[in-house]
Amino acid sequence: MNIAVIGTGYVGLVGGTCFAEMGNQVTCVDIDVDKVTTLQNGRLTIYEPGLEVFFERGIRENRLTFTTDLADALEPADVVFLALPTPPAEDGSADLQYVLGVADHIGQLLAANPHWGYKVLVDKSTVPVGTAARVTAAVEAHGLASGVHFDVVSNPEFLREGAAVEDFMKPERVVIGTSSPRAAETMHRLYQPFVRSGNPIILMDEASAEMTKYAANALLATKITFMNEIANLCDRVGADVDHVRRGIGTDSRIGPKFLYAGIGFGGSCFPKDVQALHRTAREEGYEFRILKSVLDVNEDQKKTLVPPVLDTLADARGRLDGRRIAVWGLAFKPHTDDVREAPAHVLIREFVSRGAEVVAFDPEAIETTRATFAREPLAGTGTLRYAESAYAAASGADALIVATEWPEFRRPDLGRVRESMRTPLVFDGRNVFEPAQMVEAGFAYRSIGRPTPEACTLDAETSAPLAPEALSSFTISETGVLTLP
Ligand SMILES: NC(=O)c1ccc[n+]([C@@H]2O[C@H](COP(=O)([O-])OP(=O)(O)OC[C@H]3O[C@@H](n4cnc5c(N)ncnc54)[C@H](O)[C@@H]3O)[C@@H](O)[C@H]2O)c1
Ligand SMILES: O=c1ccn([C@@H]2O[C@H](COP(=O)(O)OP(=O)(O)O[C@H]3O[C@H](CO)[C@@H](O)[C@H](O)[C@H]3O)[C@@H](O)[C@H]2O)c(=O)[nH]1
Repeated sequence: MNIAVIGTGYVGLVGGTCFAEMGNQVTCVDIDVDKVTTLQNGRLTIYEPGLEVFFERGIRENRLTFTTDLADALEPADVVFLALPTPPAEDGSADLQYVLGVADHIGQLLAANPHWGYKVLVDKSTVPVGTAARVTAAVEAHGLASGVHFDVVSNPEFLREGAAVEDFMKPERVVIGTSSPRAAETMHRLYQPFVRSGNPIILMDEASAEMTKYAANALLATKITFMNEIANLCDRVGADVDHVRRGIGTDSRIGPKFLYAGIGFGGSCFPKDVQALHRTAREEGYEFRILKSVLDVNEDQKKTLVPPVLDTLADARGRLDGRRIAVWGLAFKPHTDDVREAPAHVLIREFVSRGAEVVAFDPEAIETTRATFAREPLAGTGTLRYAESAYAAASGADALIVATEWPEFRRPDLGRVRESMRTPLVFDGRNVFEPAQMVEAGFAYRSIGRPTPEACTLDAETSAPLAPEALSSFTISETGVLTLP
């Protein structure tokens, strides 16, 4: 099949590359000239595991091309994917300017070229209920000549960043929203090779498909948030959220996934999609109360490590001047360079505003972080610099924060980390370490929703870990605040 993908970001580039890998002829379109030039030169613009091999093969075998010219891609296409941004507008609703702008342009081109034949236009972006109808109206507004046939389909995307290629190549399900049998048949043919393992292609109307995407993300965000609140309570009552997770995750009605407590969800999807669904409900006169709570709790959760850090390191005015804080992890999750809504950034802003010297390391997301803070500068008297390795970031630090659970952070040489730190204080926002192991290794340790056993204390003079026989219990107050003696 001949496919055009409009918008060559995380979804468009992964989707286009994977469609090409499956033998389709794909043209990816973007208005960002630098991005298109980079891709035309055979270089990827995002980091996504497994993408490079398919990308290089697609280009080498001439099944994958890139252009800034929409007409070039549209003319031969049987199926046209709109993989455009839908960022939050000021009121939280999804901003449809990119989607409707491109629909309008497609309408112009189809009206001027009725001989281009039947097209299936696919909303791949996450868009509110009613958008398929609005895209149809935007295309038809150009008074299409008779003989121009098109259908608009809602085909939401469920891929996760960091596992995007795997998710796209073997989706657990494909949702197709259309009332046109002809479009349904085309979409079915296109996706059949991706669901050979027997996973379903689920056909429904456009509105239900649009709602399915928001419902999925909102439920997942709610599940995480629920566990974060359970963790916050575990901290207060002395229970261990990891045990609770295993205890409930084995109930098949609950399932083991998405039950990991931490410093909140980030990314380009959950925050904006929960907000947009909340907004849609409000526009319909319905107050979707759970969603409001999810958003509020998540904002607080991103800062859950701030009070314990301040309690241990700040002066009486809450200042962190002269303190060095290492941050491991900048991406909103592992295996991606995406830093949109990353909890690490919230913490960095907070520490820098209080005068700290922050030293950060991430295996993939330093450049994207640099770009973000260049666009939206940090405020305050502190500083941020980037280290070349996790060890270099920790060296000389008064505290280490783990903000993203990259595999390489899970099994470092703990002795080396401890020796190099000024004070061996670890705040683990993703529960990557075993509390007992950290204590044994001589760290003062705090994680999310898990009690720290026999905690380590520091020698007031030298800041060195005390000998095991001198260890006295490290104080964690009722509110979960950790204090050095
Ligand atoms: N990122 C994800 O994991 C993910 C997963 C599922 C669904 N989605 C949804 O998919 C959509 C796209 O998300 P993304 O993360 O790929 O966005 P992105 O910001 O990474 O990419 C969007 C691309 O569209 C391009 N663009 C903007 N206007 C254009 C125009 N007029 N013509 C051509 N190109 C244009 C931009 O230059 C950019 O390259 C959003 O609605 C998002 O909610 C994202
Ligand atoms: O148990 C968990 C699972 C995830 N997270 C956090 O949740 C966020 C989102 O993670 P994930 O869902 O894995 O990544 P995304 O790439 O944002 O993917 C989500 O958003 C995409 C865009 O809509 C959808 O396509 C995916 O199905 C949906 O999982 C990240 O900050 C994670 O750290 C947790 O805190 N605990």
